[in-house]
Amino acid sequence: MTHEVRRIVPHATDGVADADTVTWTRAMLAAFLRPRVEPGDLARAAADLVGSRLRGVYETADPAPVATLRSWDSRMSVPGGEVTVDAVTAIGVRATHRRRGLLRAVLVDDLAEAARTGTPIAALTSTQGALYERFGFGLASWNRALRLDTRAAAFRVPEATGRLRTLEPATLASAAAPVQDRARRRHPGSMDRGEASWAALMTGVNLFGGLRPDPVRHAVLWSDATGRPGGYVVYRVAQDWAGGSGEIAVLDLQATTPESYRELWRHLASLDLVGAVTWGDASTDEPLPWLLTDPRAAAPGASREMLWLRILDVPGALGARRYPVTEQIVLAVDDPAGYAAGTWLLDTTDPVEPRIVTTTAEPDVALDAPALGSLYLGGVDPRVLARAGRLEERTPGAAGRLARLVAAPTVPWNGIRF
Ligand SMILES: CC(=O)SCCNC(=O)CCNC(=O)[C@H](O)C(C)(C)COP(=O)(O)OP(=O)(O)OC[C@H]1O[C@@H](n2cnc3c(N)ncnc32)[C@H](O)[C@@H]1OP(=O)(O)O
Repeated sequence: MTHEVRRIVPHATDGVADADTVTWTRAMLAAFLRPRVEPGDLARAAADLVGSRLRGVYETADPAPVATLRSWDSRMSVPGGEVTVDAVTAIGVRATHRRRGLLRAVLVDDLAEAARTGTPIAALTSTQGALYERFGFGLASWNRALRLDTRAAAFRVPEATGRLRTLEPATLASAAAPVQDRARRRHPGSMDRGEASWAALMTGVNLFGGLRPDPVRHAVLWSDATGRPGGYVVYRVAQDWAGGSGEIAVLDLQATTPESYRELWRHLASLDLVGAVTWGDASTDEPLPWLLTDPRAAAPGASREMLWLRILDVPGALGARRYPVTEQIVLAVDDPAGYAAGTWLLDTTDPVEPRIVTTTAEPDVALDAPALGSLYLGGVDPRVLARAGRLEERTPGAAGRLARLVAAPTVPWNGIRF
């Protein structure tokens, strides 16, 4: 059977997606074992895909794809700035067609287009850990679960400051998006949220969730004494208080200042009828325990991998971020796909415009494309990669020099699964 990768540009009329997009969406959901959805609902929900790039692998006789991939351009914060990334998701292969190279076909096609159009990095989150390194992706950030025992939580600053206001689904995006845009600059790896993602955050309606509304979601905006919004939190009632003590699950919490962060947590800790607040996608360095008289009231849980990054254009990617020290270091990058391959001088003598050029000089460090993706946001120490044999120090001490160079002001964090 012959296969062909085809691209679909989704469009919608009166809120209903075109037939190709609906067929693509049905195939994608089946590959992820999602519940079947009523056709009218599916056609309306698929309209959210407008603006995305959809790819399908088609067998010539069948209108439904046997493999799917969705991507779009997203803005991702990096130390000292931000960069456009090719955000990749919804890679699914029909259960009857696995292990025949269809994931490879559809992803290779997407990466080639991203590189051709000058997008320097591709980013994804993965259902499985062993899939994407072979395509040049390196693990670059982790999230960590957090659980606050609200009955044990007393704040070191006892008095609340600022003002809280509840947000309705209709007002969430307009009130919270400017806050998220400022807050995400504080964390490398943090990504912007599209219109559909804001709506799904508040209603719970999303393709993967079977389009069922979640009526127990709430949102609160915090503003400072001057009325300037500084942070918001969206949460759901994970366990009703009828069981004795309720539990709240944070879905998103973004704060632009230490004060807004503290006051949002104070709000969560003060909710009546609630014994615990959990957050599955907190960062690995939440300040919460330091706000409390008893830090044990905030217990960290398991961490799990989040962002995988694939560098497609070395000068474009490394040139988009800033570096904390002046350095000149030569990196030999091995990349069988070719995108990042070469020997590169990274020269940060000019702190505003780092220079990244190919060179014939002897490398200080040799690494592969996934390792470069892992180092990019500053969340992985090159010395650890050297100890794992994943990075070779050709000049003594070079891994340490590289560690100081790629260090970021805060650990990478992206709270938005995609
Ligand atoms: C970014 C995201 O969307 S993550 C979501 C991934 N999708 C899912 O989990 C949905 C359910 N699973 C599936 O749809 C499929 O099994 C997929 C997408 C994971 C794999 O699709 P396939 O078409 O079978 O993969 P394909 O045959 O192209 O394999 C490509 C390579 O990955 C390897 N591979 C495929 N699946 C796995 C796996 N589960 N574990 C380890 N390696 C794997 C193959 O061996 C092959 O390696 P090679 O090229 O080095 O020899």
